Amino acid sequence: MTSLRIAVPSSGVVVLCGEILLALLLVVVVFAFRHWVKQASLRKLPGPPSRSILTGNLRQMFDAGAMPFHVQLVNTYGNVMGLTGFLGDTRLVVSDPVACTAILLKQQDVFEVAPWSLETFRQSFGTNLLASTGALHRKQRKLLNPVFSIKHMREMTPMFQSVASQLRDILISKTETGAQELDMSDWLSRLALELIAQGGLGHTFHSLNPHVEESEFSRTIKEYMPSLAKLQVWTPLLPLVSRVPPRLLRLGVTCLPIPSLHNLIKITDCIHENAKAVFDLKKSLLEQGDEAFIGEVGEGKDIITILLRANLDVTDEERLPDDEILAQMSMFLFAATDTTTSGLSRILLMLSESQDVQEKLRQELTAAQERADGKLGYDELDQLPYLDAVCRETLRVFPPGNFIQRFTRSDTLLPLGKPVLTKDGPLMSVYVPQYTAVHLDIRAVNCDPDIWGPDAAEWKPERWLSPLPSSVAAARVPGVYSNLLTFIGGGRSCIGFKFAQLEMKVALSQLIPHLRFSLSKQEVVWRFGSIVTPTVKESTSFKPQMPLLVEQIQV
Ligand code: HEM
Repeated sequence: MTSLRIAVPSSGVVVLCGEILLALLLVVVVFAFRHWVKQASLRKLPGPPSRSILTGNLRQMFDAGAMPFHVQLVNTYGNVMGLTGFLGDTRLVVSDPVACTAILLKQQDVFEVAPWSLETFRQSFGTNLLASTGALHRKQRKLLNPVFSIKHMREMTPMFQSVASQLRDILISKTETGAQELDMSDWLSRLALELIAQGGLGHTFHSLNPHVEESEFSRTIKEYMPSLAKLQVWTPLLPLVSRVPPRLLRLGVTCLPIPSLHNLIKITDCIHENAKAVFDLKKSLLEQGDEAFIGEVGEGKDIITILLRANLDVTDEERLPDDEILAQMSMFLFAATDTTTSGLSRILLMLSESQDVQEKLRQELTAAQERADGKLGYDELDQLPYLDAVCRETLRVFPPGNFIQRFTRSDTLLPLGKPVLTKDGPLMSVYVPQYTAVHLDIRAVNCDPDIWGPDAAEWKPERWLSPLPSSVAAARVPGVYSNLLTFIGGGRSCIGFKFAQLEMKVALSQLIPHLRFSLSKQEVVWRFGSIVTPTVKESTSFKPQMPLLVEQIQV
């Protein structure tokens, strides 16, 4: 018989560990109490009662069906309110344009991205735009901004058209025998993935090639967000390990009994290895000269090749090291796919609900395709007023991301455009202490009746065809796109907003003239999250779904 021997630590060690834990707990309690006292002014703001001592209003805020709750909050409490987070911590929720300007532009360094969010993206992909702050972020942006210029979007348009026409042909072949119910969310996500693969990386995932099996790279990218979501509760701990050397951290993590964490490491390793292979190929093509790109995916006009070229032409101080360029590649795949899929899905759903709008858009696109002999370029697409109106209106009323979150790095005074009625009376600014989570409600700003008029919450593409109310310009919303906050504004605004708009316009120009989309019997509802996603009513699956009836247009 074998005897089982367990090493029991001496009582001295146990006592020491206990004392260290107690001391740590005391530090946390003192810090939490100090913070609670400093947040006294925030607790005087209007806001809903807390639901739980432990989680406050967090469940209501982040529940998959939270959208009506957020709409009702703004209607009840206005543009500045306090909600309760963990253990009585107060979170600020704002949609006042003057406050948004302070958060995104004037006090950007105070209202930074939360440290755990930065660390999640750094650990996942390396030092990329979503993971950097301050001077490093500005340096990366400086080199990346020109890559998203209109000139480059123009050059990319034929490639976008070719990818979108593949989807058109697939849908045409699937509907040869008549109308079919198809999961358009799945098809649009394949399109978005292939567009960022070809346009961003000069690589193909074959996502729209029925004869080639989906690549490991493409499968893994899709698994990243759901795997991250499973680890959401742990992410606030990430900043604690930010200084641990990567090898040591990896060793420690592999010893932890958390299978979803091991899975996430496998996923990020796979993304890194595949991105590295594409990166090495692009670098070697660049060394061989322009001719080497002939016949390659993207033909040297993709974002990463343009970036690699630009990186050669800058001073040593401005140059990004290879690992930072590699980190941007993986991050782009993540930043560009779910957002665009959500936006495009919403447009198709709205067009399915409003057949008259779909028909009007079809007439505009068909005429434009005929004029351009089927080769609509960037400028032709840009000049189609109804297409532009449909895209803008959908991104206004239904932004793919409803909120962005910031975290104060120091105490500050947040100015307001309209007074907020606190328990101490009306105030034109709010004192926000350090370490406060601040949520900027994008949808509430985009649909503010004081800015857009009494029909602000309604989807009406026609509103963009006549001059907008003067209150729109007067509000000075700090957004990079059409007085909207959909892509936010300031130093951290969405760098890919022109890329995203082009994707949407190209996709619609290929699909709408040939296919009619209408609602199926299954009701589509939207799940609230960092990106809103469609699903069918009562579905328990996390996979986005949007069944629509698709049929060919008979000419
Ligand atoms: C409809 C589609 C899209 C929407 C609604 C959208 C929205 C946003 C928003 C709201 C942010 C700010 C996030 C924050 O600071 O917390 C952001 C950042 C970003 N987006 Fe987009 N995005 C879209 C498509 C794209 C595409 C196609 C790309 C790339 C090709 C892209 C790349 C990025 C990057 C790199 C950032 C980080 C910028 C920085 O921190 O400096 N996005 N996006």
